[in-house]
Amino acid sequence: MKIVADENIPLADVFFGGLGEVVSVPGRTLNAAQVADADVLLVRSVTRVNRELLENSKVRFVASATSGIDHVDTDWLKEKGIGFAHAPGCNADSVVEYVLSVINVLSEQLGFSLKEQVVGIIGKGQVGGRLLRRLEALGVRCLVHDPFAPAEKTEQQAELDDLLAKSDIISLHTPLTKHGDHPTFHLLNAHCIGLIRPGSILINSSRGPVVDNLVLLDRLRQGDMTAVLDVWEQEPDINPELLDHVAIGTPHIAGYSLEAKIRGTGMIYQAMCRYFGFPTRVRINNVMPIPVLRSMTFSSDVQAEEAITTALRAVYDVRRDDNRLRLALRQRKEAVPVVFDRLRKTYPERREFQSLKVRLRNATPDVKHQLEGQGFRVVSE
Ligand SMILES: NC(=O)C1=CN([C@@H]2O[C@H](COP(=O)(O)OP(=O)(O)OC[C@H]3O[C@@H](n4cnc5c(N)ncnc54)[C@H](O)[C@@H]3O)[C@@H](O)[C@H]2O)C=CC1
Ligand SMILES: O=C(O)C(=O)[C@H](O)COP(=O)(O)O
Repeated sequence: MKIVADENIPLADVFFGGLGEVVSVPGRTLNAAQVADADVLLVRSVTRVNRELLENSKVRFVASATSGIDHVDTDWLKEKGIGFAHAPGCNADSVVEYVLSVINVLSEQLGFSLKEQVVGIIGKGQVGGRLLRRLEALGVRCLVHDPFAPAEKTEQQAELDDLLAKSDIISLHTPLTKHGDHPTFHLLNAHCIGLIRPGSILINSSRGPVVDNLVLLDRLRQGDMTAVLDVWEQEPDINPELLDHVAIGTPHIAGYSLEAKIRGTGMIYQAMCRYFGFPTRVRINNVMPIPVLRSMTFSSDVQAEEAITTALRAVYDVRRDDNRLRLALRQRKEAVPVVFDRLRKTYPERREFQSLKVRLRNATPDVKHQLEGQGFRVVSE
């Protein structure tokens, strides 16, 4: 069996090597000739999977090691009887921790207390739902807008216009869709961006085109709101002027924790085994590398907020990713798309909060409870 795989799928050989010959290719430029004699195609978000790519191939199964599937023409695959799988939720914790790091950094830079903010979550799926739980564990008031998955508590549920007008922090977690009852392409258009209150923060880690980037840039030029972008229109050729106007800008890496990427590979491996009726021999937990930072100890007088900030920043600080992007673009040695894709390809190892064991010496049960609410593994000593 010939398996053509995006070269940025980590551990592709480890998972798929026992199932066939794995051929690695750059996903962004993958073309029909490269998949013509493949049986299986494994992609990430940068490969457009459609009739043009596959109509003359013998591919029987396609999998994307991602949560989003806007790059895949699933209707066409279905029509042709080609199997398809993706990895829902593989990187949800990674994106949540990106957003928590953003909020943590901005609360210090802009001088606000998170407990006094209203956070509006648009899209309550794997990412939005988990973000909601972590924020609630911190005692933060949240509003939720999702026409397909209404909030469990009525006081959280909000129409889009209301949420935009009432939230101090707005975080987008919808897929990119162009059809259906509630399409999200330019969901945040001129009307919606106009509803965001002066002083509010908009975070987009969903897909670039969910926000009309030119309208956003116009609003940011007025200097009365803050935006954070991980995803951009026209990736990888992002607008440098927009980067200059956002407080934090990163190259679509919110979901790039090592756990998330390996989970993504493992999930599509399991799906392929199910599809072809193969036994699964490789286990995700058995191939997950041990983190460099394994534990951290706090003494008895530590307060919950201080412990969470310290642990969170030790595991992930979004400013490192923002710096890498700005520095690389400022050097002007490579074109914008080359920089954007290089930073993604060479992304340094980043771990999730659950990789850190937090040791607490005589700390109160509240500190333990709050750290656990943010996903850290806590041991009381
Ligand atoms: N920046 C990054 O690295 C990553 C980005 N993503 C993006 O985030 C998106 C969300 O990820 P998940 O939570 O894992 O997906 P999901 O499919 O679990 O959740 C998406 C939610 O959005 C809701 N939704 C759909 N249309 C909506 C609309 N018009 N208004 C409000 N809500 C709407 C759905 O009902 C669903 O509950 C993905 O589709 C992907 O595009 C996902 C992972 C990593
Ligand atoms: O899972 C998704 O959806 C994402 O946005 C991925 O994190 C994107 O990563 P790549 O597939 O572009 O490497």
